[in-house]
Amino acid sequence: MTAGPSDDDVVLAARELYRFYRAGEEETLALRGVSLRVRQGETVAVVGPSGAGKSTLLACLAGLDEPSGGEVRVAGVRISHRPETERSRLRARHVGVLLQSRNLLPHLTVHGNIRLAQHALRGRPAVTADALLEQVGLGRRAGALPRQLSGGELARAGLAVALANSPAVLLADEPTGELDGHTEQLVLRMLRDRAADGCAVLIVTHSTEAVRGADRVITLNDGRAHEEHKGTAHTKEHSHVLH
Ligand SMILES: Nc1ncnc2c1ncn2[C@@H]1O[C@H](COP(=O)(O)OP(=O)(O)OP(=O)(O)O)[C@@H](O)[C@H]1O
Repeated sequence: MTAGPSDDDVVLAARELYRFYRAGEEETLALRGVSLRVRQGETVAVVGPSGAGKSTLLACLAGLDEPSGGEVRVAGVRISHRPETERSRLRARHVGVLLQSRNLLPHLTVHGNIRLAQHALRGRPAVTADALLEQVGLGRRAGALPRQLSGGELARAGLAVALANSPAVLLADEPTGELDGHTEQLVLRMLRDRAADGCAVLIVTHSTEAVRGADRVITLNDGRAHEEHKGTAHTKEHSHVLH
């Protein structure tokens, strides 16, 4: 018998992540030993109540925030515990990030935002800005500024920017929040297509549609992660309490 799937195709790996916040007298342990692995072509949904640590986890995975303990590796390279400039460089090459606050600069057009995200890549991008805009249905809004877009258009533009570097790992915080049914379907279809192309997709979501489409679901609760194996009653704990 083989020992299960090989580790070669794990492109996102977090080991024993802790994130400790201190604000005045107040201390919060937002992540308490979260470990997870996402393979090429896999879609993982992260769910959990407000304050469970979902956004903190996503920020640590993206290298936007530093965990207080533990390690994050992206495409085989450690992204945690490095200077911010190095984390940004690694993120620009390997990671697409779609945040609730959106990832668009207000003074650049939609096309300009995509080109900026591609700027950090060496050589020609695998996909052109025009092709990305067509894919998200914004071919005719390339020259618009973010403030000139509707909420649904903004979400799609944000997704185009997140995909501009053809990332190995796509991290999205509520990518379908507040979208109408049609736009939600379009965004979920694009995420599925990227996963089919080999991207590892991790989404924080409350959408039942998005959870249904995921290969695996990880529930965060009070900074601890539990993985629910879809289609089985088995539950595996992936967290360790800090003593
Ligand atoms: N910068 C910060 N300083 C202090 N505490 C913070 C900070 N950011 C988050 N927290 C705390 O860490 C915990 C986890 O927050 P986080 O935003 O990760 O939760 P969440 O699961 O994303 O919640 P929501 O679904 O409401 O967005 C919360 O208790 C929150 O108050």
